[in-house]
Amino acid sequence: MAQTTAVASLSRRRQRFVVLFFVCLFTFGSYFCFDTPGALGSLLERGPMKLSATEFNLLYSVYAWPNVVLVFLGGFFIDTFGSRPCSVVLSLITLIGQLITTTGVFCKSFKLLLVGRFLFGSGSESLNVCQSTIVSHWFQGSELAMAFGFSLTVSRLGSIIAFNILPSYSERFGLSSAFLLGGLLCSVSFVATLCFVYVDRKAEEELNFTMTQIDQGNTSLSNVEHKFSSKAIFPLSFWLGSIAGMSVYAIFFSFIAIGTDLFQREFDVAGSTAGFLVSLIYNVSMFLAPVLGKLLDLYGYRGITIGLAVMLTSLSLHILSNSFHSMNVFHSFSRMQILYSCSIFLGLGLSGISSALWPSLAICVNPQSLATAIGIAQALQNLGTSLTTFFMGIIIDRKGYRQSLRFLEMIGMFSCCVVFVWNILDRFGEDRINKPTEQLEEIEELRQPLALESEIQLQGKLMIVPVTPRVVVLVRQRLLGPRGESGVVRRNYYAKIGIQ
Ligand SMILES: N[C@@H](Cc1c[nH]cn1)C(=O)NCC(=O)O
Repeated sequence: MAQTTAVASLSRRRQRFVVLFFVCLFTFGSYFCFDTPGALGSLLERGPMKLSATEFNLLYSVYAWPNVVLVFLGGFFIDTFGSRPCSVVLSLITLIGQLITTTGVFCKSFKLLLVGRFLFGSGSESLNVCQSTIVSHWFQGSELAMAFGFSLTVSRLGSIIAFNILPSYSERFGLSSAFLLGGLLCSVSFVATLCFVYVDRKAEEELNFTMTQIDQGNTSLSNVEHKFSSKAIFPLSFWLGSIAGMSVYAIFFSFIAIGTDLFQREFDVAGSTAGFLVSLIYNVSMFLAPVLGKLLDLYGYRGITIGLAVMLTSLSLHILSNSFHSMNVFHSFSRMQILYSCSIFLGLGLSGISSALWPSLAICVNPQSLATAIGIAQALQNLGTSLTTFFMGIIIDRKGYRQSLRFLEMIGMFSCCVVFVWNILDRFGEDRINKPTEQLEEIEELRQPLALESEIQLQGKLMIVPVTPRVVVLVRQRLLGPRGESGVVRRNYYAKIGIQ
């Protein structure tokens, strides 16, 4: 019996990483497609489509607009119906949206292009929420930030491939083939969602069997489903984090959208080098995200990391906006040195933000309404991105690139203030965002004396090992040593058996 349980716990760990593999692929295709216009930049503006800066930026705005509402609904649906059916439906919407976008390019119809981007964005952003929710549920209490880091790495790979191969690919095979390639990668992501559904269902079936044996039927999954949608009150800390995310991501996505063109026009950089400079931001972030994630799990300092990242981002924009043709403020450096340094700084900034923000938000809220919370954060992020890209297009057409960078700098300063207030309020309030994951678990356990007692009464000397929020395995403590893995997951278990 002892051996069987040890083997079961090992296979759960393996299962977690198999799930992570497929879940990472969810957004591989959509990140490629999201960045396709940015990677093609001048080819869309000067090629057969002949888009103005306003029209070009509109491709990003229409991606983000519907999500101000839809992504919030998406989060709610995921909490209510579960991530399995939602991931499949959302992945399919993303794929169809990309195929319509491709048709728009093929027929040179800007309207169809917009309709496609709209539909693509509607699926893709909620798919992001679904991905974050699944990662949080499977990894909360153990390697959360690291798991987030891996999912970002694979997503970033999609963007990097877009920036590095699309300009030459589309010159060779045409613009519509470039968009069609995106459709192909979205199909890979769709297959990954089907594989996830299979693995997750299998895990749940195995668990049901284990739980029925141990709990003798006191573990109805429908209990948990019901509670998922019933707690949706979020603390101030969550809102501040979401506002910080909204403003700072708006800077990145707007800059990345115009980056290739900006470097070509204002810094006289060749097309392929310009694409490489922009993708450097993603490259840095791709390699750093899992490492930073591991460090954040171990040492905490998430809020401080976000603060430093926002400052670095604002500084890079300031340097860039003061390094245009005529400017000689940083004359001791060559133009290329400045551009490479700024791209690397922006990459470091993006790494800090994406690795620390999502786990911080997950820590701030009740796991039972996690998808709704991530949905709200993503909705705000889309609001920020849609407004910023829209105004950037207008500013570029009327006043030029330098003013548009100054506009982003102002948003950077606003973000610094929000992150500062967030850190201060958290420090004197719940004091969670800068704590290592292990200490968070201890705090959780201290807050649950009643539940702990109930556990002892119910289970004798049992501990709980996380698998998914709805999938919790009970393992005899003596097999795994004296430390429980997670207070948060413990709480999920109590929710499951009806103890609050
Ligand atoms: N909502 C996404 C935005 C996105 C970027 N590329 C494709 N979608 C998001 O929040 N991403 C998080 C990140 O750090 O990129």
